[in-house]
Amino acid sequence: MTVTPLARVPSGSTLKPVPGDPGLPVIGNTLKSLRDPVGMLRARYDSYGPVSWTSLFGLRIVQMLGADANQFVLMNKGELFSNHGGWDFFIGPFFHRGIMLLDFEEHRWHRRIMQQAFTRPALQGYLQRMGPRIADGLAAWPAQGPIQVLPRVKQLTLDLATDVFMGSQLGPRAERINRAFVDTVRAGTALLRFPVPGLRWSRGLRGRRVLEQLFREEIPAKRASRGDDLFSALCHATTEDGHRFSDEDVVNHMIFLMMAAHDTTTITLSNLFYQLARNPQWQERLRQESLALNKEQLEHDDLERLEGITLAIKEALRLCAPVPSLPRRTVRDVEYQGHYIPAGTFVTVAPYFTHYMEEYWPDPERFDPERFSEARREDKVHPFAWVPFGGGAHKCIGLHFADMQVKAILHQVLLRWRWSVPEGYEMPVDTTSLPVPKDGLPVTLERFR
Ligand code: HEM
Repeated sequence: MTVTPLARVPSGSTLKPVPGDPGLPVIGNTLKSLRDPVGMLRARYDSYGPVSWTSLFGLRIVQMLGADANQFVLMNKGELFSNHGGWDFFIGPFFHRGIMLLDFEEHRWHRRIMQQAFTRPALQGYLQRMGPRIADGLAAWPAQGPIQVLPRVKQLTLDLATDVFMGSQLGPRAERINRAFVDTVRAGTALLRFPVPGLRWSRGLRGRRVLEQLFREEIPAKRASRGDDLFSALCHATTEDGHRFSDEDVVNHMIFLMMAAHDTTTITLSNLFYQLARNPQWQERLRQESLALNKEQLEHDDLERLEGITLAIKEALRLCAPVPSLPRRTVRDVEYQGHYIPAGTFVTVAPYFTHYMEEYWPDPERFDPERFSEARREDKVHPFAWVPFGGGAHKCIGLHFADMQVKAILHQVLLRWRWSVPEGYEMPVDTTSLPVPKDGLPVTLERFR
């Protein structure tokens, strides 16, 4: 492999160019990175160190690896990196003007308004709505026998999202809307990035149109009355200085929020099912904790009491970061660890990879929730070693919502079933978009009450 500098360093500068290589002609390292992102990044880290470039999706991308790089990029001192410039290439046509794709002052303006939908009282209201819906959803699961976790959990989180976010049941529209969400998310990693009927990109665009229509039709009713769902909250959210969202803003934010909430929690729950099936002693520990609460539906104050679940969720998020990599684009020339990265360059930081770095995590492949316990706190090794929710100005606004939803579902599942996978089963992960079990995660349920 010939090492090629990313760009010529300005004359007189003492900086070094970013080393790297383009990979294969035309496709670069795209397929390698989709098939085995951690393995590919490990190989590059070993060859080039924390900063290198390669060709992915037809772009030259600088991969900035490790906790220091996460901190540097995510904290974004001096506004060197644009979120819009990074994400727009991947998901812009499907999620344009979503808050994650806005930058700097405009982003802060939108975030201040959106924050009104995530206050503690708002979260308490969402949790109250969720409890009975979870019970309804789980009532449709078989008492025992085999199930595929991924489609079941996806259905449940989508039903919850439509109820808690939209304040309505989708009824017969559910299938079409679910398809639209799946298509918009998968389109982001399409290899052919223009509309060819039947392929990912064009299905994503069609999905976007379906969602726009769905939300647009509902806005007048939401503006006219005040419900306790998130859609209503966005329609009525007003900052102290009187700023509010336009109808277009509400549509864009709803589409982005539904996607951001639904897929990420589905992935987290699937991984918890998997890890708890392989580690039955942990499953039992969490069940005892849930039984001790002596109630089916969680209230907000219960969330902190579920210590074991809290540890297990953190560990599941470490082992499988639902958003594996965060793209940005430099808005001016950047200097990092003596390297020169010119303005206009795509860069990524990679939570998925950081979470497996032996430099931070002893025995990183092992499911070991106690590593987050007060006695050990391995995550304290670096403030940006554990970054499933990102960091800085764009840090996940829904992290408490996610924690609440995952706990509320897992708690009710633990109260009803034990579940298992065959001895030696290892879940194959499809990493061609957000990471999901390739086989849907087959487990066997056993109802015990
Ligand atoms: C386990 C579940 C979740 C994970 C792992 C997760 C992860 C992330 C990450 C890594 C980012 C930062 C992206 C970046 O910096 O480029 C992010 C942003 C965001 N997340 Fe989440 N998320 C989760 C759940 C949720 C939920 C439940 C919601 C909404 C209810 C949500 C809403 C958002 C929003 C709106 C942003 C953009 C924030 C901004 O740009 O200011 N997320 N999320």
